[in-house]
Amino acid sequence: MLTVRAPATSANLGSGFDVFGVALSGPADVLRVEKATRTTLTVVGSGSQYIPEDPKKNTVGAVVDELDAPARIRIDKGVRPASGLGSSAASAAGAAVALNELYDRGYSREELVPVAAKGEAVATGEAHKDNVAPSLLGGFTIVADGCVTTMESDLSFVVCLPDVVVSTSNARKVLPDGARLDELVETVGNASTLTAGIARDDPYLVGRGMSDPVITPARASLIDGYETVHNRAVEAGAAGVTVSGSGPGVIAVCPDGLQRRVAAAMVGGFEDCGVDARAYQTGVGEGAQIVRNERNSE
Ligand SMILES: Nc1ncnc2c1ncn2[C@@H]1O[C@H](COP(=O)(O)OP(=O)(O)O)[C@@H](O)[C@H]1O
Ligand SMILES: N[C@@H](CCOP(=O)(O)O)C(=O)O
Repeated sequence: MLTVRAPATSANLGSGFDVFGVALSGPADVLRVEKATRTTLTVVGSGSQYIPEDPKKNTVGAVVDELDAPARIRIDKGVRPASGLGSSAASAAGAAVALNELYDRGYSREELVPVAAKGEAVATGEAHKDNVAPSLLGGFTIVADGCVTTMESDLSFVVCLPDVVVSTSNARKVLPDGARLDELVETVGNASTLTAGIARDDPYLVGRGMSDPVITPARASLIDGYETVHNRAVEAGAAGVTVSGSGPGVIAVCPDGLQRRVAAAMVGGFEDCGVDARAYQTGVGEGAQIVRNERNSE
């Protein structure tokens, strides 16, 4: 039996739609996995009542198929589904790491990215890799043209999660079909600024790059209170604020010492709009880890 902790992630960061992602130090899914002749799933924890235990409908089932590795799997959800925190990806990444180890498949973490992305296709219909890459590799990741680049970072974030649900598949349907040239120029500029900020561990540069004129405005309209929460976070000292993944989570990058104030301001902003919310004071974290290995006692 293996126990794996796979972290939540925040994709896009405004200017990096389907490209940027960051592993968060918390929350996380915890998976207990053991070999079996046929695959069975149990799901407990945050939002587990909305997650199918049928392997064909769960992201981990696709990973089992990809690795030809049947198993008995118990998922303890720390990452609520439909949160914008890579919930479906965390389970897929955790399963990929556990099954690769249990069945001695020998894949590197980079090679597991497309494997875990098959799980994302189960959840959203599209095998986007910007959540599974950081959940597997940790740090800040750039997925472009089939290649994954990783950068370490020490930045601090607050992620505020309202008590509403936005599914990634619905949030992809509201996106426009195309963008104008000036929007493209603005997005490339912001994405470049953000990447430079990550390289320098500079929250102000990252914050300046954390917006885009096409994707974020379309998604923000699905989140009641977004404008208020955005403004409150900035007033409290956040260096940048945007929709986390496809929402409804909202992520703020924070200069040192301001996390608590920003978290309170964001929760208060949602509450003033009649929406319950909780905040995670978090930072850039590591990729999925095997936290317990009982293979030798099998
Ligand atoms: N292991 C899993 N963990 C979370 N969600 C899952 C899992 N397997 C299937 N799903 C489905 O995926 C959807 C949630 O995925 P998604 O909308 O991408 O949420 P998030 O933005 O938090 O990743 C839900 O419909 C959920 O039932
Ligand atoms: N690039 C994807 C990311 C979805 O992230 P999630 O955490 O909401 O699953 C998108 O923006 O659709």
